Amino acid sequence: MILDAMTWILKNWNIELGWFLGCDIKKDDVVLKSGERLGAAEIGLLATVGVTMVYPTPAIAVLSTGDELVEPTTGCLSRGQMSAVDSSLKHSGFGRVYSGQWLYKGLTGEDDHLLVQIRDSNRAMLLSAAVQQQCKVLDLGIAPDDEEKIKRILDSAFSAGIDILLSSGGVSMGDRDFVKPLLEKRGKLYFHKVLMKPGKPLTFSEMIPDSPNNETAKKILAFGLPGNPVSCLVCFHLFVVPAIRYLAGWANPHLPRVHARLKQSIKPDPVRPEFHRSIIRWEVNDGSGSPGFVAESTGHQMSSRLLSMKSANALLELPASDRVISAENSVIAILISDFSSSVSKSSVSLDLGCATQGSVSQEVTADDPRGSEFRVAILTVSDTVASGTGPDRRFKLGMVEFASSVKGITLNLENENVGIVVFGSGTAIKGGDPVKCIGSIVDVPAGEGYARVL
Ligand SMILES: Nc1nc2c(c(=O)[nH]1)N[C@H]1C(S)=C(S)[C@@H](COP(=O)(O)OP(=O)(O)OC[C@H]3O[C@@H](n4cnc5c(N)ncnc54)[C@H](O)[C@@H]3O)O[C@H]1N2
Ligand code: MOO
Repeated sequence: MILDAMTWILKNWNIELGWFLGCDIKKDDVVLKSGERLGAAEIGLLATVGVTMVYPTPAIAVLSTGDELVEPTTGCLSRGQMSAVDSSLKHSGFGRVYSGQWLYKGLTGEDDHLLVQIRDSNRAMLLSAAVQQQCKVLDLGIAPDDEEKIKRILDSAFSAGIDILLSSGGVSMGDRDFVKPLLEKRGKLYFHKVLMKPGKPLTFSEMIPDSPNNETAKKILAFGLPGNPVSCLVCFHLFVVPAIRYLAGWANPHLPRVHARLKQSIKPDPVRPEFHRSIIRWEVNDGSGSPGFVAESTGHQMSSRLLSMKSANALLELPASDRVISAENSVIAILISDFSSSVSKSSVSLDLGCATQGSVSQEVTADDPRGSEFRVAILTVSDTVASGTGPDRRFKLGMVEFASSVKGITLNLENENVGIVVFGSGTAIKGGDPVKCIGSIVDVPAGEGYARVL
């Protein structure tokens, strides 16, 4: 009997295998388009079809500049005393404010200058932000305000084959701000000073390393980021992240934007468009009676106050204005990090049965095909899976339809996340798209072939 079965299997194996092979990916199927993001599933797909060459992630070098900077390991910091003469210098405009204190340097000679020390926070911050963007990093340490020394460090970075140079500090108008002149001398300066708050002195140039064959030398994107830690990180998100993504081959390198309602009123800057640090959450009622994002300010927005960046997952884009923007107004929020961890607790305590938007609960089952609309914050979409968070959590496992008519099936309904397997292309699916439960269950083909394979 067993022998009979084995004979049968061997005899039929080729036919069965032939039937099974090629059912996943047909000849000439496009499995991924250029510029699509690679997650684990996409890498698996590429391995399946034998593709091993993809865009490499950029290599980034990070340099902090400033005589006042010391390593974060420094225990005891020198804090200068302000004398009467210092005080008069302050008002003469020679000094610069260093986290609320005044530093005078190079006024009477090389030795008079170091009155205040500050731990270098920008370098650790930028290195970790670059790693989060999957970049290779090179730590260039701290450079003093000395043009020749900064130049030597930059040369060593260029010979290491970097794609992007990030420096912080030394880009405003002080007589010892050497970064901007160096970026200008060594390459093509595209801009210096941007009408934005924070980040006004941001400088960008394309640098060509000195080499015997300059024509073929790789160009380096150089960002002179402001020294103030908040300005530095805000500029990293708004300018450097899209550049990294562009170099890494992303089709759409820009940061996602959503609408969010203000939890409290905010006074914008009267002159510069402001990028106000905030924490946004998806709430069942965003204040309008419908689900949506709600934005809470991280408090005092001084550009040295790194605490205003802590936990921030969005930058509110506030146009310059003399008028206060009152609570509950809708503003644009630029997403700077994954916000699944800040989903409001009130939105996760909802019942998980399918219901129509609004107050009346209505079960949608396989027997009740009436569609109900839900809003999901779609965070990532690949050709195969959309993942969202903070949705109206009244889904049931089953088939859904996106606004673009593409269908999918809910994959997981965790407290803070929902995954949807997309049946078709995900390119038309946008963040915050309505998703409709279509009240049907999935048809799975079954028959002898399946039974045999199983
Ligand atoms: N005449 C002008 N002065 C200033 C302008 C301007 O447009 N014209 N812009 C102001 C603005 S806005 C900013 S922001 C600052 C930025 O100046 P720099 O980029 O040259 O930065 P520094 O002066 O070197 O440093 C500013 C501040 O940040 C501290 N800092 C610097 N590096 C670090 C670091 N790695 N870790 C922690 N803290 C750091 C530094 O000690 C200062 O307190 O310019 C205004 N002035
Ligand atoms: O741009 Mo500065 O960053 O306003 O402080």
